[in-house]
Amino acid sequence: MEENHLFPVFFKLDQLQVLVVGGGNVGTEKVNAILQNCPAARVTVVATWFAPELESLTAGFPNVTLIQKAFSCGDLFGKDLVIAATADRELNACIWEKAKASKVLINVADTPGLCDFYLGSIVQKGNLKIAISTNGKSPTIAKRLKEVLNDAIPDTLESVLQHLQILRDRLKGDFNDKVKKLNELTSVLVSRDH
Ligand SMILES: C[C@@]1(CC(=O)O)C2=NC(=C\c3[nH]c(c(CCC(=O)O)c3CC(=O)O)Cc3[nH]c(c(CC(=O)O)c3CCC(=O)O)/C=C3\N/C(=C\2)[C@@H](CCC(=O)O)[C@]3(C)CC(=O)O)/[C@H]1CCC(=O)O
Ligand SMILES: NC(=O)c1ccc[n+]([C@@H]2O[C@H](COP(=O)([O-])OP(=O)(O)OC[C@H]3O[C@@H](n4cnc5c(N)ncnc54)[C@H](O)[C@@H]3O)[C@@H](O)[C@H]2O)c1
Repeated sequence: MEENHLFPVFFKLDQLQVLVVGGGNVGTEKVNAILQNCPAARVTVVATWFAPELESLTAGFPNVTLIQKAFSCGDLFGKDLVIAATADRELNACIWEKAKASKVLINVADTPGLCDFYLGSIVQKGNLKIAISTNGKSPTIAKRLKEVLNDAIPDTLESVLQHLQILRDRLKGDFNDKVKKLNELTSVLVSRDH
């Protein structure tokens, strides 16, 4: 069976600088995905025009800056991640080249081969977050699985997480004892006889 070799990580986008080039449908979707996950994300969007939906979406976010101009190399300065979301493949490839030269990680929305990272479909329940990827095979299946997991995971899990954090903070002392205790306490989650 084919395997997915992507390595998932969870970025703290309030501590990083994100550049999105393109403010049309896809630029709007990507900025929306970022803000849904991290309302304090530091995002700059550079585009020759902006979809009205993007303007209204970002209106209440002082951490998001929209700059109406054509992309230029200098836009990459100080950025950690870039999403190229223009409808111009040649321009997207040119942004990719500049990003690689500047060692900035890049996602080119229309070209999986030029992506250093993919955006995932995200299940969110309080402190819990699950990222889903189909290895680029079918984002729609990723979206559907998100809906399935969202329904399957009980909202009460949040209070379990809160309690576990209190216990975890209380279980000071020997590290191995702490790990053993936490694993005992949570074994009910994987036991088949309840
Ligand atoms: C998960 C999600 C996250 C997000 O974007 O936030 C996401 N795409 C979503 C939706 C979606 N995107 C597209 C459709 C239309 C149906 C279709 O075309 O299949 C739908 C479905 C819909 O909207 O219903 C079109 C599309 N997408 C890509 C291409 C290029 C290509 O494949 O060549 C094209 C064709 C463009 C064209 O033809 O013009 C590529 C990528 N899309 C990815 C992520 C990455 C792989 C994720 C994975 O590993 O599964 C990857 C590789 C790169 C990236 O974008 O990061 C988000 C679900 C959000 C949610 O959960 O609600
Ligand atoms: N990965 C995904 O999830 C996904 C989904 C659908 C489409 N796509 C692809 O993403 C691309 C973008 O599609 P769209 O519907 O958002 O296009 P669009 O026409 O709605 O928007 C294009 C944006 O690019 C900007 N732009 C164009 N030239 C520019 C320049 N020189 N400098 C700065 N900005 C510039 C425009 O101002 C506009 O904001 C397409 O190639 C499409 O195939 C990807």
